[in-house]
Amino acid sequence: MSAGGESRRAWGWHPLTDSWARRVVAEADVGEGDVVVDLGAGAGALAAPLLRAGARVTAVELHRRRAEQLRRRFGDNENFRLLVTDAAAFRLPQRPFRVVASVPYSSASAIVRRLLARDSLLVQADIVVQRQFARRVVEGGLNARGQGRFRGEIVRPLPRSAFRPPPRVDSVLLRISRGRPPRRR
Ligand SMILES: C[S@@+](CC[C@H](N)C(=O)[O-])C[C@H]1O[C@@H](n2cnc3c(N)ncnc32)[C@H](O)[C@@H]1O
Repeated sequence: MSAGGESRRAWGWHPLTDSWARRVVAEADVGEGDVVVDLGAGAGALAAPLLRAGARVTAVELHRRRAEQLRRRFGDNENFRLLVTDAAAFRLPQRPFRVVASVPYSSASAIVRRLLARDSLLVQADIVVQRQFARRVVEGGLNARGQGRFRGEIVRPLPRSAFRPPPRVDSVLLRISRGRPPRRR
């Protein structure tokens, strides 16, 4: 992927509206000091309310111009960190972490695979994904990927108007949570 004049479609540019981003963060119930990764952070729709909630946020964004926007917007906040890299191949945090993200739909499967890796210390992921994908995850895909350590549930549907511009597919908030707390390495 080139990071210059790339098409909107290839990069999945459907940012959440601010009010829906706030709603997703409220639903995820993030606490002060939680380590939260925002995968495909865009212009920071979710990062902003996450920081307001007191989370320590790592934003992962591959698109150079959006990454630069994030750096300008949040670079002064000591709780903010930016990784300009592929969300499906980022280095997992070495401590228990959460994910709150509206991910690029084309990479959702690879991202979930990454989050459920054997060495992952993921505690809970609240991710906005395509409804069809979420169904597959909840109806069995997770057992194979998460080897029984994680369970999935669809928390709520999101209307297409939750995004600007609205996507052509239906979206939901998918929650993947761990049965027992992860053992630290
Ligand atoms: C659906 S938008 C969501 C943006 C933001 N989270 C929001 O809700 O407003 C997906 C974002 O993922 C970014 N993206 C696409 N492919 C990526 C990848 N492989 N790794 C990291 N970011 C990626 C896009 O540039 C875009 O900013």
